Amino acid sequence: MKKRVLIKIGSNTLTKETNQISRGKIEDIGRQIALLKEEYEFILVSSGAIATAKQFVKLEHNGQEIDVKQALAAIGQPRLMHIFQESFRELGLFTSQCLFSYSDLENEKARVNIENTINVLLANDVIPIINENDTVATDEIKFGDNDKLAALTAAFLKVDLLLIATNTDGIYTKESLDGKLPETIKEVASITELGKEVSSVKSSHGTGGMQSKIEAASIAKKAGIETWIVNGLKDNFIVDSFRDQIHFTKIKA
Ligand SMILES: Nc1ncnc2c1ncn2[C@@H]1O[C@H](COP(=O)(O)OP(=O)(O)O)[C@@H](O)[C@H]1O
Ligand SMILES: N[C@@H](CCC(=O)OP(=O)(O)O)C(=O)O
Repeated sequence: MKKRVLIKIGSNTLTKETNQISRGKIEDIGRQIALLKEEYEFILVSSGAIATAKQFVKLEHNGQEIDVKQALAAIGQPRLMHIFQESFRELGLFTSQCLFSYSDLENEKARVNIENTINVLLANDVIPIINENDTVATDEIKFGDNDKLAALTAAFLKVDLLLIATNTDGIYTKESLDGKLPETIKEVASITELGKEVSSVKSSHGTGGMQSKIEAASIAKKAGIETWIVNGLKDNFIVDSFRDQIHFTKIKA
């Protein structure tokens, strides 16, 4: 039986910290999935709808209004999916879009529908690409950069591993954070201890910072799932983390 892995990809990873969605990064992710697909079953939670829209349109706003972000997400999401679809197709991979919010997971009927849909997709080798449905929910664009959605979905779909791709080599020790040589915390068993290492800093496109990733890991841990926080900016980050060839943080189940 294949191991089920949920990968959360933030806007910073998808844009490689620029103002453009990086087709190269999407291809990098697709190439790795194609390489590993006989052994693993992948589910993606991808942000990046707002970042994609910003490439194409300028809406009247001061950059902070939630309704403008929702509109940007509505504009960017189909374009983002188009890029995934084109890049993955070339690698022989089929993609699909699943939009929901974590409050949908609290509704029994919606839960069953989400589970049924995703199970049929996976059984047919179609990769589910999940994002928050930002037209009807604003939870994640307000607070949590899809980290919570990814963790609750990971728990709900009983995945074997939650991999959160971000723009650092995992979680750094607080004392090394200001220096030139940040030091990755490699393995953690206690979430409480980890909370002390986090600063409130967030990156250019990010919304939740490292705190929301720790909260996500805590949700996963309660469900018996290990979380890895990996540098998605690096080429080959999925394969290299599986082979333990890069520094990243493992939060034990
Ligand atoms: N202890 C820490 N180790 C690493 N990064 C940290 C830490 N504390 C805060 N951060 C910040 O969290 C950021 C990652 O979160 P975020 O900006 O929301 O990215 P993403 O778009 O990947 O969700 C890092 O770029 C860093 O600035
Ligand atoms: N649903 C939104 C998520 C926005 C967001 O800030 O997420 P992230 O890039 O993970 O910090 C989008 O796709 O743009």
